[in-house]
Amino acid sequence: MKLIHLIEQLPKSELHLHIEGTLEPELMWALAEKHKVSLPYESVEAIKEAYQFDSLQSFLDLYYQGADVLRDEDDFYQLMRQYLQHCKADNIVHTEIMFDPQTHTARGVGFDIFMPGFQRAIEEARREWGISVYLIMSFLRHLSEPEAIETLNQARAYYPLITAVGLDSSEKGNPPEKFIKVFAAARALGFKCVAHAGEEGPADYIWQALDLLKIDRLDHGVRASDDQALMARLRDENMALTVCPQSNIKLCVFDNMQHHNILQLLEDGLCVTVNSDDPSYFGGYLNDNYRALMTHLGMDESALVQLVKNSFMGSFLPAEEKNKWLRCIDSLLSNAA
Ligand SMILES: Nc1ncnc2[nH]cnc12
Ligand SMILES: [Zn+2]
Repeated sequence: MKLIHLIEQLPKSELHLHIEGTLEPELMWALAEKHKVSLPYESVEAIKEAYQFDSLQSFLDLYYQGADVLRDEDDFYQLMRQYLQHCKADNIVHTEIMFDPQTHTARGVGFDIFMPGFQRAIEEARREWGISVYLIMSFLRHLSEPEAIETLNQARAYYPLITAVGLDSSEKGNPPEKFIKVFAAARALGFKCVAHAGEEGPADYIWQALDLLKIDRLDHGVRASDDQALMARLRDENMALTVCPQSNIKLCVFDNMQHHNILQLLEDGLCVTVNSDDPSYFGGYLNDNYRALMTHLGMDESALVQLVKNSFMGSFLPAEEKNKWLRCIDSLLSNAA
């Protein structure tokens, strides 16, 4: 089978996706009209044209502003429903989705509004399409640790719906060590832990995420290649990295896709995965990211298969589910041969 078809046909898992980053300009526009929110754009086209970034912060400023149109339960339902429709289209059978409670609670939109909206769309996707979904509650690192602790407490009624906690937003100047207590508390409650580190920030932040936050998975982590001792540690621990190629180009982490280090990290033996991060803002959902690696980095079939298998191995699915999908991939490949 041709590589381009294999990308589409393989069952895949996505492990790094911010639900607020799937807000398409059309939905943003419609919700702004619905709630009489004034947007600093004249049209849907103008929103799309504004998506030019030179750093993580230049993106985050627009991303938080865009999220302001999300006001009621049905808005969060629609947001989640649209992303899960993309999952169906891209043959994503399992996804672990981050959400940023503080982006909403700061505006008076509480857990009792967004969680039921997410939950309704998730249940539908499970029933209609058999997609499994885990949720990752992310703390905003530009805010304080007491605010993260308050968020963890506010979420209490929804703990059964949440698998992991995460750490995102402005990385530089907000090191993982700022959040030791809240991650320890989350771990004691039984949550898995992930954190963005080594996206724009230095390799030292990855060490901190491993040693101080005791993460189970690393979001981005591309700066690990600056530090050979760290590379060995990640390899030895079989730590999964959720790399987001198109995001890294849009946010100028690499100058262009030809210079991205994802396939080098894979060749160096790390458990690398491919993800879309904020697809509405970065111009591509999951399969677009795989296609970019094929077109610009010469990804071959064996790299593709390893990346897709890693997406299950690095997930928080139980071992029997992971094995089921790995067998499914092998049988699809042997039938295609
Ligand atoms: N790429 C990214 N890095 C940090 N925080 C984010 N929030 C949404 N996308 C993010
Ligand atoms: Zn991210």
